[in-house]
Amino acid sequence: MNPFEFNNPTKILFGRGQVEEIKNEIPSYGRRVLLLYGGGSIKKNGLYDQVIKALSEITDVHVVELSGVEPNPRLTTVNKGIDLIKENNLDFILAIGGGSVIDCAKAISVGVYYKGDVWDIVTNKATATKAVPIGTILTISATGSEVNSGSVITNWEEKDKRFFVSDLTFPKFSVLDPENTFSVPKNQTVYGMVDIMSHVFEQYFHASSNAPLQERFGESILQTTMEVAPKLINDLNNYDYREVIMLNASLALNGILSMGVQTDWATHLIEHAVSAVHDIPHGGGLAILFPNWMEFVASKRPEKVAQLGIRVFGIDAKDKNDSDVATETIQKLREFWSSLGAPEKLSDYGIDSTEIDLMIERAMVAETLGSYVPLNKNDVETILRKSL
Ligand SMILES: NC(=O)c1ccc[n+]([C@@H]2O[C@H](COP(=O)([O-])OP(=O)(O)OC[C@H]3O[C@@H](n4cnc5c(N)ncnc54)[C@H](O)[C@@H]3O)[C@@H](O)[C@H]2O)c1
Repeated sequence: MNPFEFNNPTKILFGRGQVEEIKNEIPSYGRRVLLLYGGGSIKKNGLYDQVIKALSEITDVHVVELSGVEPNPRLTTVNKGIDLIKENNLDFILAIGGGSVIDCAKAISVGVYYKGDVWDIVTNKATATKAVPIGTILTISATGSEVNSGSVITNWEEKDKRFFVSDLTFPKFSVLDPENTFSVPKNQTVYGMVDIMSHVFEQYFHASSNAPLQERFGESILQTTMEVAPKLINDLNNYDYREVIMLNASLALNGILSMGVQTDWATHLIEHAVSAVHDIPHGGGLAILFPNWMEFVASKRPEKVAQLGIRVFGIDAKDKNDSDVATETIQKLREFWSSLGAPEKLSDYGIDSTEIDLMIERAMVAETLGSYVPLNKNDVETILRKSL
């Protein structure tokens, strides 16, 4: 293992009825609240009314709303949020939604105190020095943004999607009530579960040694997600299934899997480039790219893919070499995601080869991507073309 620090300060409020707790949590940080949410599913499923009721029980509370945060949240919306906070002198952000709303909240929170363009922080040209505190109410299990400090923002005008992390942007608390995910449609539920598994892969395929516990944690998350996923997609209102997936999502990206290891993240960087150029759901992009990435790295270093296959996909390795087992593993992963209804090719989203050059350019934020097998520009092109 590499030397590491671990600090995850986000308080998790998990289970039925926890939304009400916001009235006890928020006053520790502020009373002038930016209420941030997305396309309005929270008005249809009753969550909005619950939140307004809980907020109304806070003495002297003042609430300003910003709705319409896009999936793959845009810089323009971040700037709207920054303006609203400054104009109304707000001191707390309550984000209700999934990764998109929560990531948008994080960028707003640091942008308020930055004199220049917040895009400088998102692109790591500037470092955040202060942030408005955030609380979240999660409505879709996927990104783990509710328990981490990362934020992914799209600059649609420049066709660029970038991420930043800052210790300042950990949510102060996150409400995880599985009932708030009942209304997530089947396709988004599937993208979420693909995202959870992808987060494990990004950390499981690390470039360090001697991390057996982190790998076993990851394998447990994969096995649990794979056990529940087929049941959940046929029973979307099942509390037990929703709660298991919710906890899996948060534990997949709250920092425990990356303790002491140099993680990969190449596939996420390629997906960010794909969805920056052609607006597609994050989990849908990962479902297409990950098997092709795995095939590429297995041609150079098959051993970890083989380990995954034996331990998680139950492959019998008797009389087979690592490459054979790796090939079977990737086949099983493809079959599993296809069985859930995940997309298989970029062309499923109408993406063709004319967009590949810009995607490669956007993906190459460094000389090479990832660490399990560092990818150069040609490697990224190979993976993208195989994904068409
Ligand atoms: N910060 C991180 O750690 C991190 C990690 C991975 C990805 N991301 C980013 O997060 C974004 C994706 O977030 P996401 O996967 O959580 O999805 P999302 O927040 O984009 O939501 C997906 C869709 O589901 C809808 N939705 C959400 N909750 C719903 C509900 N309860 N009922 C009905 N519809 C609902 C949303 O309106 C949206 O249309 C991407 O921009 C991705 O790059 C962030």
